[in-house]
Amino acid sequence: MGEHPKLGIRLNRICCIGAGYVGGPTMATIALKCPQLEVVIVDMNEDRINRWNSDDLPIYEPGLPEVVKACRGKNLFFSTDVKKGIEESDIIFASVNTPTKTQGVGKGRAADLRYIESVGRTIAQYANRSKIVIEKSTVPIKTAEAIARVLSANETANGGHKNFWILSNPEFLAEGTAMKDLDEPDRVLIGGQEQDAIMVLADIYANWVPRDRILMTNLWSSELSKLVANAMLAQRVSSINSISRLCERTGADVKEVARAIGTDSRIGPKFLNASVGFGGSCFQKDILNLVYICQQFGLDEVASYWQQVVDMNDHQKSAFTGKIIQSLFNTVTKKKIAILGFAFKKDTGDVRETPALMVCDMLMKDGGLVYVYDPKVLIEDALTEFKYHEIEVNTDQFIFSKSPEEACEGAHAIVVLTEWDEFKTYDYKKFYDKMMKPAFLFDGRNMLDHAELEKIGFEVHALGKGTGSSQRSKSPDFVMRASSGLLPSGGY
Ligand SMILES: NC(=O)c1ccc[n+]([C@@H]2O[C@H](COP(=O)([O-])OP(=O)(O)OC[C@H]3O[C@@H](n4cnc5c(N)ncnc54)[C@H](O)[C@@H]3O)[C@@H](O)[C@H]2O)c1
Ligand SMILES: O=c1ccn([C@@H]2O[C@H](COP(=O)(O)OP(=O)(O)O[C@H]3O[C@H](CO)[C@@H](O)[C@H](O)[C@H]3O)[C@@H](O)[C@H]2O)c(=O)[nH]1
Repeated sequence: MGEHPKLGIRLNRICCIGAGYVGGPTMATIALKCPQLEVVIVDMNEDRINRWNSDDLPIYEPGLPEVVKACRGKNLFFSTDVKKGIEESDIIFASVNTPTKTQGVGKGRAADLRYIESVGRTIAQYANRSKIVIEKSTVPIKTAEAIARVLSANETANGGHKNFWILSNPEFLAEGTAMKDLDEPDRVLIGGQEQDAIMVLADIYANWVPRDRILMTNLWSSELSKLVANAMLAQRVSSINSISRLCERTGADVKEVARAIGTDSRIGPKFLNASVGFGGSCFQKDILNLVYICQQFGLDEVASYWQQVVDMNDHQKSAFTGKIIQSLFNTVTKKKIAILGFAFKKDTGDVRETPALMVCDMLMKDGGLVYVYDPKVLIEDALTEFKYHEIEVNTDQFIFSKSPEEACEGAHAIVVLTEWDEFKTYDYKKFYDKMMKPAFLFDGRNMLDHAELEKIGFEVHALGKGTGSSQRSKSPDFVMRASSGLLPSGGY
């Protein structure tokens, strides 16, 4: 594999700028599937790179350590030397963060493009030959044009004749299932203007992805499709969450409603699990970005349509917490509350935009003593997330427990906020015996056996159904058993 006959770029090495949740797993997968390629991941964060080069990887993702171990030092390298990475590779991925702007024009909605722009400027500075530059980050539509301008303006100013082909290749992996999603993607999307450059990237993916799953579009369709995919997924969660509120008032059970509508093949069963609210670094950020773009084009009705998805999510989080406070006799002051799960979903230690943040904040503002147990989240990361949201935390009120037993002992209530599988295996009778009475359990993921918990003595509040066996919809047991295969168990 030498140079591309037409583009004149070297095909044997790729570089990825940004060693985060996307850059790390994505490039590790490429290294595994393409042993003929050398893959270098560079990042300006030295601590992160050191951890990628150690046994203590900077992110928790099932299956990732095995792949890193198999490739690192052979055809997968992690480095802080961004300059060398750019000089030695002609195929460069940009997988840097694109958070919501926290100040200035578009604050709270627009994407902060400072990191992606800095990647463009750094490539302009160090590029010694023509390069393909691939947007892996999620970006607003037309970002490729901005990167192209930065690169070409600098090239012209320096009197050079190098070419830069910009491609959009958004990533659709979900955290917790990233390695599987990368191994067997529903599709790979490549947007570009130059067929030869598109084919260079398509040929890399074709090492393991069937060609008919590699979709090619123009640049703008590709950039926009990423925002729209997330907006549509989040919309489903907000839709079912809105219905969970109605179920609570009417005696319908949201799980039964989800099953009933999900069997319609036009609707489908996935992403219909009512929850305390969606979290994660992407959904809210990308919808707000879509809202901002629509507003910029004067599409105010379209913007407010999508804004509702985020508003409903905020409502769900605060209504859930309001119910906890109300049930505990309208105050949680000085009451110990056990929080099971702080991550935004299971199988990740990521807490960015986790719904647990608002729930814990509201409980603490009401005077509650929050004891968190999460199998993977570190208290430092939780505190950083509070700080990012400018929420002050009194560490006498926010305590991380080493075990679920420690969190639950003496608590007035257990609140389940993440759907970790191990939460299903606990001996809740043991927890109950050591809790204050009445002992409450609020299941923000609808994942536990509520009838069993009620038998133990808990007052159970689930999402989207009445409280207590007497008020709950009377679904005959055989109906539940007969149809239990219709919704996917475990993940979404
Ligand atoms: N997290 C996900 O599940 C996911 C999935 C799909 C898409 N995305 C998108 O992918 C992008 C990256 O997300 P992430 O979660 O991996 O972010 P991240 O914050 O985990 O990682 C980004 C990394 O880029 C580095 N970086 C920033 N600017 C740099 C520069 N100029 N030079 C070198 N390194 C630089 C940062 O130090 C950081 O380590 C975002 O646009 C996000 O929306 C994320
Ligand atoms: O039925 C559901 C499904 C999801 N969620 C919640 O929604 C959030 C997002 O979940 P998920 O989409 O599984 O995880 P992410 O890692 O945020 O992945 C989303 O965001 C990524 C970043 O853009 C995209 O690449 C993925 O395709 C997209 O699924 C989490 O808080 C989930 O608990 C629910 O409450 N109910």
